[in-house]
Amino acid sequence: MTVRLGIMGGTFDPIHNVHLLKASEAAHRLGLDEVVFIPAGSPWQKDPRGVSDAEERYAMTKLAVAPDPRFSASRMEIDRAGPTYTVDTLRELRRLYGHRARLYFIAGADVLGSIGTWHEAWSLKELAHFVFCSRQGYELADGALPLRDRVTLLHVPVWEISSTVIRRRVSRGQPIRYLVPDPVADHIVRRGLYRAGAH
Ligand SMILES: Nc1ncnc2c1ncn2[C@@H]1O[C@H](COP(=O)(O)OP(=O)(O)OP(=O)(O)O)[C@@H](O)[C@H]1O
Ligand SMILES: O=C(O)c1ccc[n+]([C@@H]2O[C@H](COP(=O)([O-])O)[C@@H](O)[C@H]2O)c1
Repeated sequence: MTVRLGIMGGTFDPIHNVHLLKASEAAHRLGLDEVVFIPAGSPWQKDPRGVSDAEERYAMTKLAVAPDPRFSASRMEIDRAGPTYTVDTLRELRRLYGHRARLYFIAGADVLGSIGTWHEAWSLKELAHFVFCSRQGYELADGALPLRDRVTLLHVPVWEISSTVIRRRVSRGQPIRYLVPDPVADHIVRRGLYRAGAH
């Protein structure tokens, strides 16, 4: 039997409810059996000074996915040394699953404009199908796509939450309940993440 495996890559600093909503919607619409959430170890296109410790981001990801039996969290990228390249992750998953899985990489519409800059971008389409979900402020169109034949554009209920907004709200002492799962909000408080001056 072939497993239809969704892959949610992200910095997840922190993971929030739209990440979960997107994964759930992609699973429903594309008939995915599982979705694995993979926090990036070293997101090389982001300033490392602005990115929280990988173990904290992984811990929050694990807490967030725990209630859904379709979802899991992987340490694959945080355990890999060096800059995090999606191409390496997809190759590793291909090695692990061989022909037993079909891979679906799920991303937001903002990624459409930058995927051409990813490491070995030209080989990505050989390794996985790409699913782009609508995101406020970004066009969901395949015009400039180098991956046109391996892409699904998915309209999902749009909700403008971002990790940046969550971090800002915490630093200002504003509530984040209902924007992130409760256990993630509790973890942020317990570990003192994102407080003003914490970075
Ligand atoms: N509100 C949203 N709508 C649609 N896609 C989203 C949304 N927020 C995040 N994503 C997507 O989720 C994936 C992981 O994103 P990431 O972990 O960088 O979260 P983020 O909220 O964009 O973070 P930051 O604000 O720190 O840049 C990316 O593919 C991104 O496009
Ligand atoms: O492979 C790359 O070069 C690459 C460059 C930028 C981002 N990505 C991946 O894209 C996903 C979303 O990234 P981000 O920065 O929006 O959190 C995450 O899985 C990253 O590892 C991958």
